[in-house]
Amino acid sequence: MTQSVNLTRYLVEQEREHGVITPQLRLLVEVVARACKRISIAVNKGALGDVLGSAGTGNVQGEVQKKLDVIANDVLIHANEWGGHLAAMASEEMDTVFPVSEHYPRGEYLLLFDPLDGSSNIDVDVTIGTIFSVLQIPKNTTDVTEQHFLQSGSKQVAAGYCVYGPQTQLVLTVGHGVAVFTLDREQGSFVLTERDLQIPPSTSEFSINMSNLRHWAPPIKRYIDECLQGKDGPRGRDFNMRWVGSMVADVHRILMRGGVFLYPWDQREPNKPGKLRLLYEANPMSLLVEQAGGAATTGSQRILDIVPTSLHERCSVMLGSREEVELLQRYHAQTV
Ligand SMILES: O=P(O)(O)OC[C@H]1O[C@](O)(COP(=O)(O)O)[C@@H](O)[C@@H]1O
Ligand SMILES: [Mg+2]
Ligand SMILES: [Mg+2]
Repeated sequence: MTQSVNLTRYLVEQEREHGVITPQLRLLVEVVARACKRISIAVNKGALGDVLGSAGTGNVQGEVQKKLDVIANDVLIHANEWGGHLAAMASEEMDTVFPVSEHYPRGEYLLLFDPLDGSSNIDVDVTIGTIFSVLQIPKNTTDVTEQHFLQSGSKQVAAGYCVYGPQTQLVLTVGHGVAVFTLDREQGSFVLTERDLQIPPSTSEFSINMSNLRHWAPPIKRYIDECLQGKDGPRGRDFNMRWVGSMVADVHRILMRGGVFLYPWDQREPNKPGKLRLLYEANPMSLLVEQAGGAATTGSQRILDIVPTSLHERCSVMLGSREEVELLQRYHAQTV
């Protein structure tokens, strides 16, 4: 199914139908999409473009940066630092916020991103992606600080990701459902291929890194154990498992055919609430999942309600098909 509606036309339609998009926000989303196209080209070149392997540097989270982490970050920064629609940016790969230069006109939006999600899969040619989130601040705010970014996920005015797999797809919400665009490489444009994505409410497929089993909290152990018992256990049906190891690919599968994704708190780092980052991983994915009729929780709280206290804050993540997420919430409620 390919309708000839491109990203710009879709955004103009959303502007007309719902009035939720300003021309600046439309431009911003278009610039992010253009940057993703460039990243997609770099990803496709692989060894021929000298983009594989380690950059020899580390980020604020103490992770080794891959060359593509740095390249994707630079592409997003350079594409967005001019144009008048942004006030500042924040990224997994940058310690602090990046205010748009005072030499350029400043806008009222904040852009947050995980430039390259699934870094451990880059060198093995497995699906990776870019995740982004857009927040708003009052017009003409001077001295944008980290504090301006510390808004709950429910305040996002747009969120999405671009997945670099067998196809390059852009999945976007501007607050009225979720749309999927596929990159037409001949035309060089993102073409709308699914208008109102819906996650099936029930599923028999879960997604978790099973190697962490011994570190999980009791509600997660119980949930997964019951799934593994299949037809013979309390769930009364068999479950399948998938774990790509790129959140963007695992969540994409769940948006396309249902499922539940879990990266919960575990005992390896007991003082951290989880592995995944709230502002540029959990929040944009949670908004997409909710807009597609699914749910997203930490186990005890709706992710989109968390009020962040720092830029690189982490959180526990359980999201996807509504019935499974609700069951996980019930199991967590029973242990408190
Ligand atoms: O290797 P693990 O512990 O299973 O973690 C996998 C998770 O880590 C991540 O790769 C973290 O993202 P980055 O690659 O952006 O750091 C997620 O995409 C993925 O779900
Ligand atoms: Mg990531
Ligand atoms: Mg990353």
